[in-house]
Amino acid sequence: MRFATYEHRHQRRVAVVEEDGTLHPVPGARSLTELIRSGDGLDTLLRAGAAALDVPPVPHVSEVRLLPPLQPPTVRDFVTFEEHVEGVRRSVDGVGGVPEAWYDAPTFYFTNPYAVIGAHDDVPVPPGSDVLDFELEVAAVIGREGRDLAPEQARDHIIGYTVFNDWSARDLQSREMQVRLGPCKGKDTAATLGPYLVTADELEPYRDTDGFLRLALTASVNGEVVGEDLLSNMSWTFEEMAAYASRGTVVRPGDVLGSGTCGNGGCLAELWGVRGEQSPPPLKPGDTVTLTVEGIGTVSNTVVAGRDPEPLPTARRRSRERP
Ligand SMILES: NC(=O)N[C@@H](O)C(=O)O
Repeated sequence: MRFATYEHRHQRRVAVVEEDGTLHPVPGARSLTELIRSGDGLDTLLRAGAAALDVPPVPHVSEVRLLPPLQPPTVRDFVTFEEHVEGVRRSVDGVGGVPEAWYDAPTFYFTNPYAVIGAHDDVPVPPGSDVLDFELEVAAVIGREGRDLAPEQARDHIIGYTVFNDWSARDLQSREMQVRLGPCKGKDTAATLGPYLVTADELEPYRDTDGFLRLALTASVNGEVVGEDLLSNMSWTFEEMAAYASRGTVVRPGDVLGSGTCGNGGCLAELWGVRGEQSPPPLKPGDTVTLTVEGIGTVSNTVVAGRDPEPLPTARRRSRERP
């Protein structure tokens, strides 16, 4: 089942989306995050969705503004595609190869839940950046609370999947990561989620014998395909990522776990690293990035001019007086 959150005539609603784009509003639901939280995982959500199918369909998806399907309390973004690491490291860190530590565990960083935008919203250039990039990813959404999960348990805690674009200001990111913390301002202006939350049961037919979801991924800029990969090229499954995320802590309903950028053109920086030149060039206002994930859908966002940064001082070199 596919769930959308949308705005229509200043009202926010949650609906089940049929194949032809017909929307069946879920009675009383204004937030998919709340709907997920109020139940106990996938079965409850599917029951709410089945009840919605009895509601007369209004309006059609083409007549509404799609919002991010949910407002996640936390967003973890992993880095699970080896090919992406090989290419991007050269352009962001200036060195080639995959660090040995990458193979140890599915590393992630926490990114900004306030930055989530919908499937067709504009993306402002982050203040002070001249090197904007996209990242083609799939995000799993947690449906049930869990702590110290084993991968076998984690499957019951994933309620569904959505397309994720982790917009990245490569110049800011490259500079701030030299401090050995972050990324921070390089990654916190926009993160597309959408167009829908597709429930986990819908994607089971795509699962391969190693436990990966074999979904085709495509990225294009201004209508030209720049990247193509398979989600099954991840080096950890979403269940393993959820288990790692819950280690020594908790995952809660609505939490988002990004796969990390896919390989073979899942972002421009990977191509720059491989090609040794910025081709295709960094994104600029007017460019439209379209990401399609088989079985989930398409998001398409246009870059617009952002604000100039408010001036801030550089670090003060202090005299280090003591009390
Ligand atoms: N999460 C993810 O894949 N992104 C990073 O690797 C990156 O900034 O390229």
